[in-house]
Amino acid sequence: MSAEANEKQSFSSLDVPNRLLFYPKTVPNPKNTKENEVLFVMKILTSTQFKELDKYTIEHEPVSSTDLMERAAKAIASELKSRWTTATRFIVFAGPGNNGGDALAVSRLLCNAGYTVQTYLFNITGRLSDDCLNNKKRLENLAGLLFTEVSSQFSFPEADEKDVIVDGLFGTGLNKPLDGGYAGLVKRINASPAKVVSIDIPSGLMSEDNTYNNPSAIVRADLTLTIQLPKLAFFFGENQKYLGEVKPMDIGLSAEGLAAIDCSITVIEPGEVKKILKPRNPFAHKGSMGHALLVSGQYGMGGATILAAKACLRSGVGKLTVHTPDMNNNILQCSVPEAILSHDLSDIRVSKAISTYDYNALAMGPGLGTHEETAEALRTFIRNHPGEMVLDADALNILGNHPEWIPEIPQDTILTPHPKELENLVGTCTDSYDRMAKARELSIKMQLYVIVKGHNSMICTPTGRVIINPTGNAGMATAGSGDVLTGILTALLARGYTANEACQLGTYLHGLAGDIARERLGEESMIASDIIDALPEAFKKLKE
Ligand SMILES: NC(=O)C1=CN([C@@H]2O[C@H](COP(=O)(O)OP(=O)(O)OC[C@H]3O[C@@H](n4cnc5c(N)ncnc54)[C@H](OP(=O)(O)O)[C@@H]3O)[C@@H](O)[C@H]2O)[C@H](O)CC1
Ligand SMILES: [K+]
Repeated sequence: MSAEANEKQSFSSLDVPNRLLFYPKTVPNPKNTKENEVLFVMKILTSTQFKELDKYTIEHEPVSSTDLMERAAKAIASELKSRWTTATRFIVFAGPGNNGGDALAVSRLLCNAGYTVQTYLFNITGRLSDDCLNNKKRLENLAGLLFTEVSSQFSFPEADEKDVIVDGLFGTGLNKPLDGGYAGLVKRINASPAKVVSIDIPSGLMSEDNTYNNPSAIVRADLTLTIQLPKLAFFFGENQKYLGEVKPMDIGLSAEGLAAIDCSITVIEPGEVKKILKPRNPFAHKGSMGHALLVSGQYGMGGATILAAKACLRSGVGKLTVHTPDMNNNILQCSVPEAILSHDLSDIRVSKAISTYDYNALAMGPGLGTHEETAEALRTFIRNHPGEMVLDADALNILGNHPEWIPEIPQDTILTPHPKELENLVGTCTDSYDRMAKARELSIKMQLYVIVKGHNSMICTPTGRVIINPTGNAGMATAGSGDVLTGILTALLARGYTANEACQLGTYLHGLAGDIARERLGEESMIASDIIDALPEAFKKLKE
């Protein structure tokens, strides 16, 4: 094999981008306008919604379901051909449904293109979907194809690292964890030295909820060629090991049909978030750009206050007052001279609430501590401030200790828990899906915004929507990163953005600044202050 071919083959984990590729770049659909493309990257569909969109496309384009499958197969085969030369042997495993139908059509296209293809169709129950059956028929008499239909006995083919396994066993139609022979087959696939490419979704992985799945019965792909849009499960950290590189295949599902689907889960799209950012009025003065109040810091935690305060000021707030224990005076005056200080009566902790009447937004939590005196002060603040509010870190831990106070939180308040803080509020969570479900329930019940922080932070809104943030990176998993987000959100609320706008814009900017910091310094060395330093560029980038 030529050196070039070898290069095509080696997409080690190092080549795997740690962000999902949302834009179907290599297989452009001529029908897609720019506008459609924006729509295509925003919505996360459930399996049922995929079926609806499939049906809508078939009826309205119109196109036969076999031709739609052919379109999917062509996109997949062309991606495979671009990565591997005809010297490669493909071993294709096809299941009984349409995922299997895709795999059989891919087998045919690869075989016609001169590849060596060895295909196994698993027809254990004797029932194949119509399009799977159609494609099985189209394989008959195909010269050069090694085809086996498995009904009971099967021996796993010899495979080496030069071979490519195409996993078309199950896609979005999987309705329970794989077991028996299928679980055994998955184990063999995962133990094989061959590269593994999954069609649509690694077989065994549910599109959404994998809480009760069996990890050993899920294919671990090197590359997932997903039909049209990434599935919800792709956004969860614990599923990354199954996915490998993810590349969406544009098969031209109806943009109109997609627009009509009411989708409760979406991904923030740069073009959309840009629209939220309001131009600064040329006649603005500090009094018109909002006055924020940050209640923060106990003895030994002044740094959190500094980070939140700086991020708030770097996010365009007119004025910022920091209510903090007296002992924070010198350090804050020196490190954030732009902030006005309000001294608590206590030297070491926030002990009493002050009037919040003059402030457009209130933030509480960073470095606050959970002392009972502070907890009582927090409760008074919450009761007396009916308006815009951000609760983070220890404010959330206090609420976890006093769940009976949660109903007193004003509607539309933004809570920004990391997974542990969320668990203090909603109980133990088994995985990301469970976290999302429980945070969503809390948002609806208490009419709050809950931002579950992490890789792909999730914004849960009072109406039950979940908005996934695509920016950010593992370098942001560092102390103080959350304090920065609190500062950004508080500034945006004080400036007059709604809680919904602030959540989307703030989370996106926070991640974008993190991505800029990573570019400058690398994931390992970047710290929270670097995210603040990158905020001006993040704002500029968003305005471009
Ligand atoms: N999205 C689109 O518009 C397109 C998608 N395509 C491809 O189609 C699949 C989805 O196809 P579907 O037929 O709905 O489902 P699957 O192929 O994933 O699987 C259905 C069969 O699997 C059986 N099943 C389900 N779970 C199990 C299990 N745990 N063990 C064994 N068998 C299981 C199921 O049998 P039931 O009797 O339980 O119903 C079905 O036989 C999508 O992923 C894409 O790849 C189109 O090709 C293009 C358009
Ligand atoms: K699959």
